[in-house]
Amino acid sequence: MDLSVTSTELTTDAAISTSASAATGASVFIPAPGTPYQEDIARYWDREARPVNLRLGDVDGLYHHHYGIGDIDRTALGDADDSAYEKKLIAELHRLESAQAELLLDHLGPLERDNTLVDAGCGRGGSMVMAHQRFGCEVEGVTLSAKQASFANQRARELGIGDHVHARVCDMLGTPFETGQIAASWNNESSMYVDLHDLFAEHARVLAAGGRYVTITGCWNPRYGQPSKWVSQINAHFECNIHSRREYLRAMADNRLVPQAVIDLTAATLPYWGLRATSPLVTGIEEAFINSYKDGSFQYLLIAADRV
Ligand SMILES: C[S@@+](CC[C@H](N)C(=O)[O-])C[C@H]1O[C@@H](n2cnc3c(N)ncnc32)[C@H](O)[C@@H]1O
Ligand SMILES: CC(C)=CCC/C(C)=C/COP(=O)(O)OP(=O)(O)O
Ligand SMILES: [Mg+2]
Repeated sequence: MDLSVTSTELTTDAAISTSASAATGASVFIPAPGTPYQEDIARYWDREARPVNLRLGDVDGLYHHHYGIGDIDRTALGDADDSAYEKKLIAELHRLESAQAELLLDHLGPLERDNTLVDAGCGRGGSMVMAHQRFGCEVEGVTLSAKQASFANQRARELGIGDHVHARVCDMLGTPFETGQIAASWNNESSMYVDLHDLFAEHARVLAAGGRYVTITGCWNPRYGQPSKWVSQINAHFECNIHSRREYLRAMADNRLVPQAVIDLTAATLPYWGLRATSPLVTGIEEAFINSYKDGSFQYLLIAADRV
């Protein structure tokens, strides 16, 4: 796959990026061809249009491809017999997904307005918009999907922040960003598509010394022994490769990323899954998440690390 010709956004970048982004060095960047696996993943996200993602994003224009945390606000949901219940349910699921992104951002700061941030595996860009709105920083996102990059850039333009929030089609393992120029970077549910040593080597390269890396991810629990049947089902459903908690910590240690916080969000994400399982937007993967979180084979984790 030649990523340089699949993205109109990338072509546009090449023309304007010299003045726009010295930190990214994007003007001369031509991504290497992807692997066959990456072609499959690019196709997957190019075609994705699940109502559980689009209808939630429509609530306030922040489009996420991650899950939610926090307690359900039963008062906001109201009565299940109410004709407005479905709309309220969608708003509540969306609120929990945005709360997840807010927690990730809590661990990125403090940051200065002139900092540049990197969202590795940025999806439709919801977290990037939130990061810019909170910190005022430049936010650079990478995704394998040209559709997602276009969508994210279109949303940023509509919000009037297109000069500050920008997505491109690019492998997160080989980004165009200059070495040591990025103040903070993150993976929000996107690290299960790559080798963790390669991933953290790239984050460690682009991050400034003292910079911050944050991930929220689902990982299998070494205490369970091996990936459970539920974890295998999630892998098959999304064509991904969920890593163990041990692999995360080892690959970080090997790449100058020192954890400052490791937070088990498993209990915090279960209410989201319980509510989603009762909704008309179910996709069929709910049972695997709920059962694997409950049997201890799978964990929802935030890891915040310093680049030392
Ligand atoms: C589940 S979505 C998460 C999107 C986003 N982080 C969010 O929270 O909404 C996974 C994302 O990872 C991206 N991805 C997977 N492998 C990638 C790679 N090698 N390089 C760049 N992006 C990748 C996909 O294109 C997709 O945008
Ligand atoms: C925690 C783990 C293992 C995540 C795997 C990556 C993934 C597909 C996240 C959600 O995307 P989505 O929002 O497009 O999925 P869905 O359609 O199920 O909401
Ligand atoms: Mg979703």
